[in-house]
Amino acid sequence: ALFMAAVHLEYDNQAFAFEQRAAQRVAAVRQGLNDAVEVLTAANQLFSTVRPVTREQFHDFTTPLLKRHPFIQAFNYHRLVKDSERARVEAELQRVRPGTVITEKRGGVQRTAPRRPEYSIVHYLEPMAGNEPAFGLDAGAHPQVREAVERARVTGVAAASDLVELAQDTRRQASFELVMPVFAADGSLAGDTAAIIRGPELVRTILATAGLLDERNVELAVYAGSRADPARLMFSTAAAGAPAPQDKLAAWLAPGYSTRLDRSFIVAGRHWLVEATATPRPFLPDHLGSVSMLVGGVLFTVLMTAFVHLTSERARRVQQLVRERTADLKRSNQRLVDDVLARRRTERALQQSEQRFRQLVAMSSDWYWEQDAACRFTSITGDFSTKAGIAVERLLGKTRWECVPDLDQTDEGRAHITRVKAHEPFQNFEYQIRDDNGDTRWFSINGTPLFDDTGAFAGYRGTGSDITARKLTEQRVYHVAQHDVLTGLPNRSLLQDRLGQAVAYATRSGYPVWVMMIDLDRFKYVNDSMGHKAGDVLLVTVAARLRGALRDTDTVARLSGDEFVVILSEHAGEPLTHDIVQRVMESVARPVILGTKEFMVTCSIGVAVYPSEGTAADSLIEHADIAMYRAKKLGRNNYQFYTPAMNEESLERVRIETALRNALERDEFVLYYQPQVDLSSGQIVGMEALIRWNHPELGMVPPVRFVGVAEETGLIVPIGAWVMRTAAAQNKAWQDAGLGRLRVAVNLSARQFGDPELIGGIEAALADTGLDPECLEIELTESLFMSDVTPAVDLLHRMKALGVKLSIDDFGTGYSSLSYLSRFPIDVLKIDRSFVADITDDANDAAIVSSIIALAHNLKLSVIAEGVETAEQLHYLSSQGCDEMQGYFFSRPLPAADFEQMLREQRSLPPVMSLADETAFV
Ligand SMILES: Nc1nc2c(ncn2[C@@H]2O[C@@H]3COP(=O)(O)O[C@H]4[C@@H](O)[C@H](n5cnc6c(=O)[nH]c(N)nc65)O[C@@H]4COP(=O)(O)O[C@H]3[C@H]2O)c(=O)[nH]1
Repeated sequence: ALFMAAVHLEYDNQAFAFEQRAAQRVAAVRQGLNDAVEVLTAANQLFSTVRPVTREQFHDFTTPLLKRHPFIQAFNYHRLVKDSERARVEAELQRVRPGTVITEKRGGVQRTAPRRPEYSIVHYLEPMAGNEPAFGLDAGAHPQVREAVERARVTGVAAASDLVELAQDTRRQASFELVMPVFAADGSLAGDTAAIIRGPELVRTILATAGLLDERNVELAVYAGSRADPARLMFSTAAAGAPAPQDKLAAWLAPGYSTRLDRSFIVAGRHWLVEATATPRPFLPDHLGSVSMLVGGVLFTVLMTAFVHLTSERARRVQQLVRERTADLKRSNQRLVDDVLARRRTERALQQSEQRFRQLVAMSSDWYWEQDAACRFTSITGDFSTKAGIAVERLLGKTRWECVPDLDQTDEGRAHITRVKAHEPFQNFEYQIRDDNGDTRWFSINGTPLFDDTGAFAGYRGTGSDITARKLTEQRVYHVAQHDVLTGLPNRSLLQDRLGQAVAYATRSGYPVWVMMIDLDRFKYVNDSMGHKAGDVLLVTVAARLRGALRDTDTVARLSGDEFVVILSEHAGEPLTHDIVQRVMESVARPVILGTKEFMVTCSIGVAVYPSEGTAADSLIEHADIAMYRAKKLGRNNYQFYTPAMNEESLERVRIETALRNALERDEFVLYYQPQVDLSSGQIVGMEALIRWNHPELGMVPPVRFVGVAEETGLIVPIGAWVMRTAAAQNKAWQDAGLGRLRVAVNLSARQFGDPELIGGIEAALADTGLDPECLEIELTESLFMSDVTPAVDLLHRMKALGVKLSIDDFGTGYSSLSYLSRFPIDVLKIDRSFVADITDDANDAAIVSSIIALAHNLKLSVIAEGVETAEQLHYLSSQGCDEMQGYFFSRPLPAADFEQMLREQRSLPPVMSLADETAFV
């Protein structure tokens, strides 16, 4: 639209310019014509002012005019000549120019004018040169001239003729004449003045003068008439007259644009038509602006389009990008939201965790510490001061080993420091430190090294806790674990440690080590008779005495019950001598007050020496034990040094044990029977079945050599069952043989007592043999009841329920508590032969025996004394009301056949009172 508007504007401008130019040309042409009229008028004025005007005057007057107006071909004075004057006039003309006649030109041919009444001849002609043919020409013969003259005569002003063919023209030229009448003094028409004007010349001159001739933009055509009659075309530039073919583009762009201008005007009483036609011009130069605008616009549009396209493309891409980004953002946002939620959850969890942590810290006994790269404390939190009793400031800025200077005095401390300096984690490192009150505390710490992003060591972080209480407890527990609760002496465990140390020392130093096994003689009796507490007091007393009798460096340990072990190490200048052992024995043997009574307790000691022949370090205690047994065997209250020979005995134990395993199968056991005699009647009322082992190599082995081993190995259970069954069967056989309703006593070992098959076994033995249960007596030892009494009571009742009799064997040597007797379904008490042996020499033993008898009777129990060897013993027992006796005095244990023989002989004990002087029945 802008382009169109610009084009139109340009066309308007061009039209305007064209019109201006055209108007200029029209005006110029008009002016030229007017000028010509003026010139003619001036020449005509000459005739009205000068009468007559001579040829010379005419010449003089017109010559300058001709010079000034070159388009005037000639100035004529047309004189009206009557035919009558023709000859004279012609003569006059011939004077001017010989041969001149009045002529006329018709059809291009000039000839002498025919006679006619009046002629209007060219009388004066300026300039002559070049116009000679016109001289004497009858202008009146030209109708155009005639018409103009007539008009001029009427109007009184100059009139222009139509185009005329001039006489002087050899070829037709568009010339016309301007005529103006000349009146004679009388007012009659004398002729006219005429300016012969060459139309093209006129227009060209005018345009040239106005500087419009060379302009090519406008084509001009000037017609001597009001219409564009080619016959009247007076002047034309090349294309003038032919309408310029309108540019199609121009026509399309500016349909109203005119390239032609016609102007007609009247000069000299004649219509003149000037046609101006714009020269077809190339479109571009005139429309540079619009074209530039168009091109610019197009370019701009293209660019804008491109720009818009790019922009929109970019916008589209941006939009796409935005969409993608938005989607990304949404996803990111979602992730962010998720992250935020997760983070919130984490934060919440962290807060909770931190809260828990704080609560735990508050509740925990731990504190938390941190150290810098130099392992100096930078912070200790968690109420350290309260928990540890140490002001934090005391530790801050120091290393742990600066806080605990003697940390490197222990192997653990040195290892810890090395570990820390190697930046290694550590756990449960325990060390001692003095608190602000100077008390020793135990800390346990855990630590982990810290490393920064570059991997450089940055310090430590860890926890700590006060484990003083635990340490004290541990020490107590350790002490308890290593010591005997009752006496406070080292126990077996610590003994082993000390022994190891002593042996190591002995090996190192070359000095010997003595191991003493100390066993209290008859402790069991004290315990049984005086009760546990008394026994404990005795043990504590003995322990203290042992300790007092030895050096601090010696170890005194309690092994079990009344067994003590002493480790003596020899040192330079302090040789170990037998005096030490003697001293120990004497210290133990000092009287002890238990309750209100004074006791004498002796001990038996076995000593093993290291290093010595046949004594390995790990068998020192065993050897001391063997030696101690030897001492005991040798009558107690003495000591024995271990010799390899003693070991032979224990080796024999091993041999026995091996052989014992097959003895039952090989039927190597036999029962001996020792009679039990009623003291009031002297009759044999029963017998004790005593086992013997008829070993093919060892011969008849007494129970003392193998029962213990059988008990230790558990072989006593099948052996005991065999004894019971054999004894029951034997008794039944004797009864069936009419040898009396005897009672057979069978020993029951502790191991059998714990046998779940026991009751069933007794029942089966009775059932199988058919023996009346009342004729079976089961001998129990007090040791059976030493531990838990309740199950024993239960078992005794079940045994009792079978109908058998129960007796307590070796009464007085064992547990010594009489209180249980009332709870047990016991029938018989057997006084141990150790009491009986001294009954006549030892007032104590006599008292004990009499007490036992009295007690038993109080409990409605019968009493049997065993080991009765002398009449005195029997007498005393009898005097004390003892019910029965058993012993060598009456009979040794006998093989069944011998015993049967004795029964058949009906041997009996003479009345007690008469026995005073009797010798034994041996
Ligand atoms: N010095 C002396 N000794 C006398 C006298 N009268 C009897 N004796 C011995 O005293 C022991 C009595 O048996 P015990 O106290 O039950 O002591 C028994 C008993 O505890 C155990 N024993 C024997 N046979 C068996 C058995 O079949 N089973 C169980 N478990 N143990 C048995 O072996 C122990 C020893 O038995 P034995 O050697 O037969 O020794 C018997 C017997 O020979 C005497 O006047 N003077």
